[in-house]
Amino acid sequence: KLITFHGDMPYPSCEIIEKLEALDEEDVVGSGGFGTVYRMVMNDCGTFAVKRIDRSREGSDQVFERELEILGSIKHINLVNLRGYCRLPATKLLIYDYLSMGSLDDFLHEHGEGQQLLNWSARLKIALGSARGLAYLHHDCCPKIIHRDIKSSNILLDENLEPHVSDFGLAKLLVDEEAHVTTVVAGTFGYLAPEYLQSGRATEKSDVYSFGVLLLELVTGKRPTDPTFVKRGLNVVGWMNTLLKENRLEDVIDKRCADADMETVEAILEIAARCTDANPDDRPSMNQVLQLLEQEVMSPCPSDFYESHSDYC
Ligand SMILES: Nc1ncnc2c1ncn2[C@@H]1O[C@H](COP(=O)(O)OP(=O)(O)OP(=O)(O)O)[C@@H](O)[C@H]1O
Repeated sequence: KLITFHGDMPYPSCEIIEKLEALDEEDVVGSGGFGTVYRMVMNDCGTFAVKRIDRSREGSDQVFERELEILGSIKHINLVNLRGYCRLPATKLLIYDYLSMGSLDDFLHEHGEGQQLLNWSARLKIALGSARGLAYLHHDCCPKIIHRDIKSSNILLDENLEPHVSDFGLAKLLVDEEAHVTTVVAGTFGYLAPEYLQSGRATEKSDVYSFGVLLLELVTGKRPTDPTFVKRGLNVVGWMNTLLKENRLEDVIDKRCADADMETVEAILEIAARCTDANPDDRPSMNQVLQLLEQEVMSPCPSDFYESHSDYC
């Protein structure tokens, strides 16, 4: 079978194949470690993201398809929905729901004209939703899924700024363990837990570390490879600790977050510090992280949060 779908796909296969075949340079929305992502618009304007896998692990198509079956069966509001996949002789295409606002990385770091800024309440909503998606992968999926590559370009946003974690399960599926160590070190340095860097072995706790780095990115607005601290031989965790020791909380917070209140900022920094503990055993589980975020961040004023989250400009 050329195309396989998980659940409902309200388009005939012939229309999908026609659209897939017509994809070209103009439709490219981005590219990453595994291949190129295209925007595919159907006749009724329904839109999907198609990831063309350029690199893939040697292995049987059967194993690949079985794993994709599992990934496609995982449905959660905070995870990017894999609709189906298409196997062609030279390439594999994964079909995902299209997230119209692009990635968190773009929002935080691309300052192009018309780029909206994310205020503090929007960032809290993104932290919380991303934690929900990840906790679901760790604790509610069977077999559990370790993401392995949590970073801001893998958090995609919809028009309500609800976050959807993308690329889960792909690192394991597409890259063999040995090659993966070099890939991740080259590709996403800054998010990786020290023990993962050393051993190349990903665990739930290495995901928790990366999530902690993501929280710091939301607070500071800086990439984990920002020259401010890399030049001084520090990573984002070390840099933040230095500033906090000097009581310079205001230098930690992204200046673009005028609505940030110290209480929630401190609570988020505390959670991030626990997630990025050097000892993986001392890091909380994703379910605990989620609980902490819900209790400490949401409880002071949950109604305000919900009312204000949409005015992020
Ligand atoms: N479902 C989607 N909807 C909308 N845009 C998407 C979707 N998936 C990916 N993109 C866009 O394509 C870009 C590239 O995605 P891709 O997952 O290939 O690479 P990456 O996440 O940047 O890097 P890596 O492959 O190392 O994880 C993303 O940054 C995003 O802007």
